[in-house]
Amino acid sequence: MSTFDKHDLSGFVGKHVVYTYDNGWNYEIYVKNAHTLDYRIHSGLVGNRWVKDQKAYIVRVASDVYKISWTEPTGTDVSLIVNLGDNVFHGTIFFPRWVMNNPEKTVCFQNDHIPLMNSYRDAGPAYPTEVIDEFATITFVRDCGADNDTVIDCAASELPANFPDNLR
Ligand SMILES: C=Cc1ccc(O)cc1
Repeated sequence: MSTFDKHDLSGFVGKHVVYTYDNGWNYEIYVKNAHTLDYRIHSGLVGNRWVKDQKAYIVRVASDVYKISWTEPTGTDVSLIVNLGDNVFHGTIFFPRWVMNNPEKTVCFQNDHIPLMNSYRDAGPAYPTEVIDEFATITFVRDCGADNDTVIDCAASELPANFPDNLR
C-alpha cells in the first residue's frame, strides 16, 4: 500500500520546467495535461527543435517524482524522470540512427511537418539506436495551469536573451 496517490497528477500537470543535462544540452518541458506535453530544445544535437501536443504516458512514482515516456513521429523514444522534491531530472533518449546522421532534419516546429517526420522514420536507418542517458539540473520551475498554449509558443531562437529570467 503506497503512502501517496499514484493516480494524482495534480502536483505535476501545469508545470513548466527548464533544465540542463550534464552533457550541456538545455531543454524545457511544459506538462500540458495528464497525457500531453509541449517541449522546446534550446541547445544540443537538435537545438531549436520544438513540439506541441506530444502524447505521452505520465505517471507518478513517488510523492514528488514523475515519469514521462513517449515515442515521436521521428521514431525517437524518450523517457524522463522529474524529481521535483530534489530538483533532480533524468532523461533517456533513444535516437534512431538517421537522427544521429542528420539531426538537422528534425530541427523545426514539428507539428507543421508530421508526415515528413514519419517518412524519415520509415526510411531510416533506425539502427543502431543511440542511447543518451543523462542526469540534468532543473534551473527553473513554475506553474502555468493546464492546457495553456502560451507557455511554449515559439522556437528557442525567438526567445528574449534573458529567458527564463524574464519569467521570474
Ligand atoms: C526528443 C525529445 C526530448 C524532449 C525532452 C527531453 O528532455 C529529452 C528529449
